[in-house]
Amino acid sequence: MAVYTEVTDEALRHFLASYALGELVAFRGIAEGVENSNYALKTEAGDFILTLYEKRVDPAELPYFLGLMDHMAARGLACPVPVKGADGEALRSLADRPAAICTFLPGVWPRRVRPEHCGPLGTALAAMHDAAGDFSGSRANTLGPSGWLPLLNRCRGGAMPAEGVFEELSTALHQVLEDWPRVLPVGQIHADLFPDNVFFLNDGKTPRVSGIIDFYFACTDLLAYDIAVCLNAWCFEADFAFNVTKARALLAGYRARRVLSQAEIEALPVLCRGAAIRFALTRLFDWANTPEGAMVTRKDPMDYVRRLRFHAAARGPDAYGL
Ligand SMILES: Nc1ncnc2c1ncn2[C@@H]1O[C@H](COP(=O)(O)OP(=O)(O)O)[C@@H](O)[C@H]1O
Ligand SMILES: N[C@@H](CCOP(=O)(O)O)C(=O)O
Repeated sequence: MAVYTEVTDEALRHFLASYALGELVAFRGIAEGVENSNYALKTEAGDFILTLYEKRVDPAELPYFLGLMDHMAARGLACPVPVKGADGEALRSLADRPAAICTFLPGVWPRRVRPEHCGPLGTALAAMHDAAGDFSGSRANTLGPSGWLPLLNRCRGGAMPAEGVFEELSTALHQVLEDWPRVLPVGQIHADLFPDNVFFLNDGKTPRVSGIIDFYFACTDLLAYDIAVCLNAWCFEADFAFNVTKARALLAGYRARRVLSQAEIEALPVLCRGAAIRFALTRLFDWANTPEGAMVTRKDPMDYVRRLRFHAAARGPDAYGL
């Protein structure tokens, strides 16, 4: 459930007066998502998404996120476009929260990932890296390697989903930090490109990507780290077996659009270990810190600890089908 902040009809009509979107036709809260409050909005001008940014988003970073989407959309990427009001501003305030309206993207995210999704996903990721290539903004990855040890330490002594998890993550993390690559191509990355953030249209033989959403973890970091996030989120089965067919398709799709350097290829195993640790850690933190009765369903950190075990056993990039 992700409607943390209720918006009254009256407040919304007043808010919409700043835009040239015509009259409000309908609006409803969207149950999916975890970070922000999202509403589907219909006005005389069409369909939109209204987002109210909640406590985990730093308002000072919103111009980066909105600017990045604007920039990539102008270069042909299918991502939400922030809608500007009559004053030229996309970011304003509603119900005491920073708020913005973005264009609505068609399609549905895959509830069950098939290998046929993974090729188009890889190509869309490379297209995103390309479209953001000349973006002038930058944002440090607060959930990147330098943030992992402090986050692990904040989990110390908290509720754990299984015995020995803290120690396992701690050992793996120290090794990852030692092995982390220093010089690889850097750019704007999505950093959370999970299946629920990629929409597909299934109108032909193969699914095609109709949109990428949720850029609120986007940051400036290693491009290949984004691939590692996708290998984690898209290429494991429900029993945590790694599906190398999906990985091969993802990597081939990516390489059809952007050249992966040898150094990036060689770094994939450590980048995958790092990405698995990153999601295990945020989930572990939420595991211990989500209050009883909260409207959000906690995600299981063990899903990513199990992925980490696969990556730790990988001998090299050929484990990923290369
Ligand atoms: N531009 C968009 N077009 C269509 N649907 C969207 C759009 N943005 C968000 N949504 C819908 O809202 C849901 C939650 O959005 P998301 O950005 O993932 O939220 P959160 O940041 O809170 O996790 C998505 O699963 C999707 O159903
Ligand atoms: N993808 C993360 C959680 C972030 O959720 P999102 O709805 O903002 O994509 C995870 O699975 O741990």
